[in-house]
Amino acid sequence: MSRQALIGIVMGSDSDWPIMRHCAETLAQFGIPYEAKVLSAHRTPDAALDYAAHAGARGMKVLIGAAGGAAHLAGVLAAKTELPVLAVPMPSKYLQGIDSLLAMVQMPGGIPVATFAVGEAGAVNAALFAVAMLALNDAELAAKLSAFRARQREKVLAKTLSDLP
Ligand SMILES: Nc1c(C(=O)O)ncn1[C@@H]1O[C@H](COP(=O)(O)O)[C@@H](O)[C@H]1O
Repeated sequence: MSRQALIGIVMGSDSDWPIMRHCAETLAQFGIPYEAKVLSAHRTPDAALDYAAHAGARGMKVLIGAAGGAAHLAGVLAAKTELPVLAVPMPSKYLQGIDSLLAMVQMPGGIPVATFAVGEAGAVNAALFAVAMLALNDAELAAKLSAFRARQREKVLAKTLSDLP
């Protein structure tokens, strides 16, 4: 039996998956159970609202909303849940994700979403941020996060100290 998902990754379209799979892979790397769904504030509004309304009761701890263009999804999820909602703006075809970023970051006061960078770095960082939140109450996970940061530091230092070709 698979473990209860703690994180819900919600995408406006399956076309967001090539980027959001990096979010999923990062969570998997830390052994965090997650579920990934396509739901849209525009195309499936009732299902998106229903998902957010019941996520807490289902045992979820954090929702990660990813969308591009008129990226209302994360804000709409946040409107229906008190769980922390992280937002990842997808690069868009005509405006390179500036539209997605602004739609997510400019939430009205009272309904926060924490918005990350556009694209793959944002997808990975949203996962790492969720890990950091869960690690507040999980010493084993906190140790994994420290080990991850140490490995990253070592990798960069190895490049810093060696001459580039
Ligand atoms: N921004 C939203 C929402 C929403 O905010 O609810 N639903 C879909 N979309 C976005 O539309 C883009 C194009 O979608 P398609 O590739 O399916 O046409 C995607 O980046 C998706 O997140």
